[in-house]
This record gives sequence, C-alpha cells and structure tokens, in this order.
Amino acid sequence: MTVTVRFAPSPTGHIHIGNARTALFNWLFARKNNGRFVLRFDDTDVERSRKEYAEGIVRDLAWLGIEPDETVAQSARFERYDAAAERLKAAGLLYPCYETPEELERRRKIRLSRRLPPVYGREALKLTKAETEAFEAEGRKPHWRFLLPNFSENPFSTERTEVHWNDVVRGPQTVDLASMSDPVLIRADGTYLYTLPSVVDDIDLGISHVIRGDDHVTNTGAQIAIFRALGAEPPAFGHHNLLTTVSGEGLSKRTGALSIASLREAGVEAMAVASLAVLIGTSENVVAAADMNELAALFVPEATSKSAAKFDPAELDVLSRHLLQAMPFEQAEQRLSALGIQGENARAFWVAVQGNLDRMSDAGIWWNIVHDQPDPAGELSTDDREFVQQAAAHLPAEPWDQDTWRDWTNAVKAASGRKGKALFMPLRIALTGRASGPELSGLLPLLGRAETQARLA
Ligand SMILES: Nc1ncnc2c1ncn2[C@@H]1O[C@H](COP(=O)(O)OP(=O)(O)OP(=O)(O)O)[C@@H](O)[C@H]1O
Repeated sequence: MTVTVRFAPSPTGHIHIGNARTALFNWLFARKNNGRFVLRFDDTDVERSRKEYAEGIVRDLAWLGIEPDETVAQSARFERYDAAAERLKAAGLLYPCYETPEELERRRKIRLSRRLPPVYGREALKLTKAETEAFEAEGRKPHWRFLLPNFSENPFSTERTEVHWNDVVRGPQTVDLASMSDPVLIRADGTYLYTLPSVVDDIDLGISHVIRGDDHVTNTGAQIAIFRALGAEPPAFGHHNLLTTVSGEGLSKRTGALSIASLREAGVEAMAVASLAVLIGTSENVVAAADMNELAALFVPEATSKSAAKFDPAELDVLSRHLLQAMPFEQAEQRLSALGIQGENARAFWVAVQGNLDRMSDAGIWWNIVHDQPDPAGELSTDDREFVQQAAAHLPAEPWDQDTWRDWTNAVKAASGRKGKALFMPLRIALTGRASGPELSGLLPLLGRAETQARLA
C-alpha cells in the first residue's frame, strides 16, 4: 500500500505554528514511508476562503521545505459531495431535520433536567409526511443529519456502538457513538460542514493516513462510520496534541498570532521553526535539525505527549543561532548573495561572522562594517585613542591570515604593557565601531593592512 497523507487547511487566514505542526507531521510521515503528500484546501466556505490565503499557505509551506505532490481544492469537488449525500439519503442514513436552533436548545435543556445525555433525540425520524409537508409549506429548509450506527439491541452493551482505531500517535482509541448526536452534514442553506467532504476526498484521493490535531478525535468516530456507510475501508488515523501560545491561548488563523509568515518576516531560520514545531510537546529533545532528512530521523510520532504544548518563539532564536553557526558556506551562499555579500571574500567572511549571528540578515550589517569605515571616535577616551594609533606601528607585513591578530596583539601588548580588555577593547572599537562581535582573528584578514591602518589612524 502506498502511504498517502494530506494536509487540509481552510484558506481563511495565514497558517500558524500549530497548522505547521500538522503539515510537518504529515510531510515527515510521508518522507519516512516513501509516501505522497497532498495539499487539500478545505474551501467549502466560499465566503471566508480567499485565493490570496491559499497562495500564502503554499508559500509558507515551501519556506518550511514542504513541496506537495498534489494540490486539490474542495470547491472544485461539490459534485462528488452531492453524489455521496444522495447515496446516504437513498440508504436512509442522511435524514432531513427541521428544528430551529431555539427548539434544539429547548430540548437539550429538557434532556439535561431529566438527567439524560444532551444528545439529539432523533425526533425528525418520527415526523409524519403531513408534518414534513407543513414545515416545507412554512418555507422551512431542512438540515441533514447522518444516522450514527449507535443503536444497540442490548442497552447494556457498547459492542455495537463503539468505534475503535489504533492511532498512529496516541495508540488504541475508542469513541462511543452512543454519547454523540447524529452529526449535521448539510446545513439548511445547503452548504456542507467539514465532515462529509473530508471523508469523500479521503476516499477519492486514496488517503492511507489521516494525521491531524487532536481537536478532531471525536470527529474521527463519526467519520469512520461515514467511511463504512459509503462502502469504504477507513484510513489509519493519527492525532497529535495542539500548540498554544506561551500563556496557554489557542491559535487561530483568523487572529494571525504565531503565523508562519510573521516568523519568516522576523528573520527566523525555517529549519528552526520546523524543528521546534515538530519536536516540542514530545519526549524528544528539542534540537535544530539542519534539514528535513535530519528532522525525519528525529520524528517519532508515538513520542508525542497527550496534552497541549506551549510554543515559545524565544526558543527559535537559540535554534536559529545554532543553525547559522553550523551552516556550511555552500548552503548560505545564495542567501548571502541576496544580501549583497559576494565575491572572493564571501566564504572567508561567512566563516568569520557565522558564529555571531542571531539572524542571517545580521551578516549584511557585518559586511557593511567590514566595507565602510565606522566612526567610533566618540567611544574612545583620549588615552585609548593614542594607544590605538601607536598600535598601528606594530601591524605585521602582509600576507595576513588567522594568526595575524594574535601576532599583532602580542607585539602591542609587549610594547604598551596593556593586557586583557584594556588591550583588546579599544582595538575592537576602532576597527569595527562596536564593543562586541565576531572574532577579530577572522575579520582582520578581510580588512587588510591598508584599511586596518586607516581605521587605527
Ligand atoms: N493549535 C494547533 N496546534 C496544532 N494543530 C492545529 C492547531 N490548530 C489547528 N491545527 C490543525 O491544523 C489543521 C488545519 O486546521 P484548520 O484549517 O481548521 O486550522 P485552524 O487554525 O484550527 O482553523 P481556523 O481557520 O478556524 O482558525 C488541522 O489538522 C488541525 O487539527
């Protein structure tokens, strides 16, 4: 069996880090099993779905390193849902209901007051033809419920009402359909809720594993029943825990909090986002994986914890720094070039500064520092200024390499008697205009003797 997974966002906003977790769980699962990844836009809500959002999702996924094998949109597949709905109606498994929300609420309260479970009592199944006609004559439009297979001959047995599956993430799961209302599949205005289109697509697209957030666990019980009602074998399911903000708030595309686009714009490394999105809320250590192969090796679905996990964007900075520190020049080259960092010194420059970057864009700042003389005049005392000028006299002859800084400062130390911070800090400030930054042993050969001399003067 070919493993086929899908990520199914609604294009109603920018995807957030929680959605990215779902997308990555699917992507990595497919990768580990030589499978296919389908991107499915759940855009049956035509009012709220937007093309720009769909395009944004494709862009965000690509940035994270996810390239779908196939992309489909539910809005192009209404005929398939209509056909499935007709099939269920013909089998008596999708039935019309005419209750208003107020009527449903009143009945719910009555059931609760009688200590009965507050589920739908299937009153619509008992309507006579005359009653139905009267509703229609009033202009009421029906909504349609799926008849859950939760009626047991033996009221003390759950044998026929329970749905079981072995969850790829959570292990053995049971949902008792007896505790659920028959789900509405079609609203009174004729629009579909998520439940039926999702099942129809999973069947048509040959989805073998449905991996999604645990906000869908209960839904899965009903969906498995719908798969069977449509004569299909249900796929395997996996439900991972949800991510929240640091203060424990839920995430929604509509609020834009922790969106992938905002993290990208903040200059965070994509693999830092991907690593944290996958490894947080698991028993695995959170480390920065350099690429998807490395992340796939660290991805263990069963290691996911059951409770929600807090996502702290501050952790991304640490991971980003690690990634930049370890990044080979070849991998950085294109992005450096986009920052204007190119030419024969680009590689040596990268090696000199990569250990000191919070963001890739910081490389641009250091490139400018190397190329435009800073003006540190105000930051040096008169004493230090004299010291710096005298230090210039000890600059070794070129060619310069990694050892030049050590040789030069040894000579300056011997001549001036200065050591430690008093020796290094004025030189650093004179050469870079800053009190901290990359090792000067790497920067000095990039500056060259003439430029160094000019800055010291
Ligand atoms: N906070 C979260 N953490 C992890 N996964 C999530 C989170 N929120 C949604 N998901 C998952 O993302 C996938 C896409 O869901 P959906 O498009 O409904 O996103 P949403 O953010 O929940 O929706 P909304 O647009 O209503 O804010 C689903 O599989 C869902 O389980």
